[in-house]
Amino acid sequence: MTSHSPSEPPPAQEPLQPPAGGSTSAGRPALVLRGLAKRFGEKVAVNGIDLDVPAGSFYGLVGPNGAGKTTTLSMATGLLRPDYGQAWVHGVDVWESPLDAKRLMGILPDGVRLFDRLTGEQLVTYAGLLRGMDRDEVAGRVADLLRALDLAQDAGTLVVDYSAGMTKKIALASALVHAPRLLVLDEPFESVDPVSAANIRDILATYVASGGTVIVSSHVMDLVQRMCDHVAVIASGTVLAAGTVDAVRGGASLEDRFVELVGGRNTAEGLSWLRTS
Ligand SMILES: Nc1ncnc2c1ncn2[C@@H]1O[C@H](COP(=O)(O)OP(=O)(O)OP(=O)(O)O)[C@@H](O)[C@H]1O
Repeated sequence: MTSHSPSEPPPAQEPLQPPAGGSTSAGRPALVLRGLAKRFGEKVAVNGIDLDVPAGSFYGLVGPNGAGKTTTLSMATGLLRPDYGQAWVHGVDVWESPLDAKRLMGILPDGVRLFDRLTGEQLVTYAGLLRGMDRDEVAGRVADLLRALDLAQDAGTLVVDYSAGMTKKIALASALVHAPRLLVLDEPFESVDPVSAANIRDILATYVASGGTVIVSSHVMDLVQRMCDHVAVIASGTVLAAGTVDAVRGGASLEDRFVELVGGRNTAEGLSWLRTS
């Protein structure tokens, strides 16, 4: 973990070397972040983050509101250029070789802006074709994904008319259609009903069991504790703890450990005007 004073940007760095592991991507971590930093005006959103996500892991990213999770994931996936630091996906430098890196990834960004004048079926088909897939193969996978995510009846509905949860699911289908090696999902369960959430968890667990890697940000500690094998706790743009879920929680629940690490519990004092009796 690297940290810097929130008032100062981290020092300029020499380009870092990709992590060791031979010339092929075999055996390399799925994602490596070194010294990632981003500032918006005076606000330091991410303050020098190092992270190693093992290939084949189900990795949770947790932190309070405004901790820097979305900014970190955006920089890690080629959506937002870092001020400092580097990111490698299976050994490919995300900012030096963005097309190669993006080929390896499926991304569900936060606050997805989709081509919502397409139907759900058209949108996922478009995502597959954009990845260079064969039209027949795309058609088969789109049908499979819509069925698995309980969207088959709404395949012909415009995405603009989807509910928030349906929109999340169709964006997830678009991230999955090319069977990437690494899935980066920002809040995939937000607004999603419990049955769909269970279906998504099954899909992701099967994907990880077959060698894929998932990184998921979430505020639901119980879900992360049950679903993930690794976790990183981020606050104020730095990593407070990272490792296996069992090592990070150290015998406590992840939720208790999170509160202990992050702090910030407030009492209702000062809100006496809210009492109704
Ligand atoms: N485009 C932007 N312009 C200005 N400030 C930004 C921008 N994006 C993020 N920030 C700020 O950077 C900090 C980190 O935001 P970020 O969205 O990464 O946090 P987060 O951990 O994903 O939060 P949440 O859990 O609430 O989604 C916040 O203080 C936020 O206000």
